[in-house]
Amino acid sequence: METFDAIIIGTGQAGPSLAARCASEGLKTAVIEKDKFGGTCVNTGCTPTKAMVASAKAAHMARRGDDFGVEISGDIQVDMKKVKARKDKLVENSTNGVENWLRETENLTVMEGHAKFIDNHIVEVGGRKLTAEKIFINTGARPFVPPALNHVDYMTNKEILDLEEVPEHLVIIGGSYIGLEFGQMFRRFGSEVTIVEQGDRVISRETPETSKILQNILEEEGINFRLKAKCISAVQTEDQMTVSVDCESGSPQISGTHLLVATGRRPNSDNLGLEHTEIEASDRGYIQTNDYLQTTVDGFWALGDVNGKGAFTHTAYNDFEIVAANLFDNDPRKVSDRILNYALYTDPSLSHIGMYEHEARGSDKNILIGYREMTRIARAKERGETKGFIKILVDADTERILGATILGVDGDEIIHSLLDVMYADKPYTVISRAVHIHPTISELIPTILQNLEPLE
Ligand SMILES: Cc1cc2nc3c(=O)[nH]c(=O)nc-3n(C[C@H](O)[C@H](O)[C@H](O)COP(=O)(O)OP(=O)(O)OC[C@H]3O[C@@H](n4cnc5c(N)ncnc54)[C@H](O)[C@@H]3O)c2cc1C
Ligand SMILES: NC(=O)c1ccc[n+]([C@@H]2O[C@H](COP(=O)([O-])OP(=O)(O)OC[C@H]3O[C@@H](n4cnc5c(N)ncnc54)[C@H](O)[C@@H]3O)[C@@H](O)[C@H]2O)c1
Repeated sequence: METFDAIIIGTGQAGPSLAARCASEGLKTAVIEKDKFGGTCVNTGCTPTKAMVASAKAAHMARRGDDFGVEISGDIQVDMKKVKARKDKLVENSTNGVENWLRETENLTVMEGHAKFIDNHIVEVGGRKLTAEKIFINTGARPFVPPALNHVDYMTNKEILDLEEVPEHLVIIGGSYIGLEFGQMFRRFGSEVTIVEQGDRVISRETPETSKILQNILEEEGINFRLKAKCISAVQTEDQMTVSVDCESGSPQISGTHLLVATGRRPNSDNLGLEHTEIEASDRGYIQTNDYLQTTVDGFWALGDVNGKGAFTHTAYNDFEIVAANLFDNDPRKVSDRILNYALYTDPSLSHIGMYEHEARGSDKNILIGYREMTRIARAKERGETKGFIKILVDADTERILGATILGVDGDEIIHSLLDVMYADKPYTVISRAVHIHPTISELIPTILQNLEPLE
């Protein structure tokens, strides 16, 4: 038995920083990774997808050259091998960066292999048995694939990243984050794209109006949507994938050349040997934690996607900050201090913070709303990118910003000015009286806040 002070399982978005912090605090620390260092975000999530989104945007803008007076002769073609090589380089740099950082950290032992609990405080990895007083679980999540698709050659977010040719017709099951980002990307690379979604709208977390506007933007680029269509089975021939859907209208069968499954993710807790511990997980496998990310057993924490308290890189990293602040800084940070925030990287991006309009309508608060179409923002017009809107919700009584949605160019950056006022817990007048730089999209944020109206 090897004894450590701290063991970290998984090197996603929380594990590496926590491992380095534990080691620097003088704890004899071990960190274990079964696959590539850096986890989902670095290897099969944010980094590769946003690299490919950038390639897709370049193709799109090249096709739009004429709108800007730029002449490009001939068809715009995408070389997937080069797109992949660019993406692979970025991923390689990031994953190597994480691995080198960990291996060079003093007081930290890096182990490769699948970690499993064999007893409450005993972890087994590659035949080695380890124990520690503090054990941190950062094992992330993996794609959930409906069992009906098990016998066909589908891709998930992992396999699609290795394509070296542009699919002729990409059928995507799931019209949410992964489905929409890859859908627009491959449409811009030149594929025909059909997105099949069981719900009655895409990205169902949003207010219905937002889902509709985004769907329209994507349809204008030629993406086909099949809503209220639940994929129930699939068959494969040599060059064709056909999925069957349970639907009220339209064909019950959809055929394409490639199939991407983007039907959600499941936590990596089922292969951890949790049954040998008293750590509790929900029916869906999320490890139960309190506001400080402590599990139901003393000395165990769960961070990142595996705890179900967030499903983003920034929430996983914030989990590290919370655990480290409580353990080492006597600073009682907690999950409930966090304001909901995320961006969907379609183009334009869809960013959201705090409360949604449909939630505001259902609340007993006195709500003010500010709204502006991107067509009425000078910088967006100058850039030729006028799709979308900015929407801000304010509590009329407390003057606090409750939430905001920006579907529009650079919204994922701009929204932080509103988010920071929310974190500062200051009234919206702080920003409505601010002078912003011209010409920017952000300069309209004060204007929108000067023109709030009651939410009807
Ligand atoms: C296609 C895609 C795009 C995304 N884009 C974004 C985005 O733009 N912005 C954003 O905020 N989020 C995005 N996400 C979500 C983001 O990637 C995750 O929320 C984030 O990576 C979660 O980090 P984590 O620390 O929980 O775990 P992960 O990053 O999943 O890492 C967990 C690690 O634990 C390892 N592991 C698991 N079990 C064991 C075991 N038993 N023993 C040893 N090691 C183990 C795994 O191999 C993995 O390396 C995206 C996700 C996907 C799939
Ligand atoms: N920009 C980002 O931050 C970003 C990007 C990609 C992924 N992610 C993360 O990855 C996670 C997973 O994303 P996702 O899009 O796979 O999952 P999701 O859970 O957000 O959406 C899955 C979608 O698939 C649909 N669906 C499920 N089964 C179906 C079936 N049989 N037929 C038709 N439709 C079906 C659901 O109705 C839902 O709309 C998200 O939670 C997100 O946090 C984030």
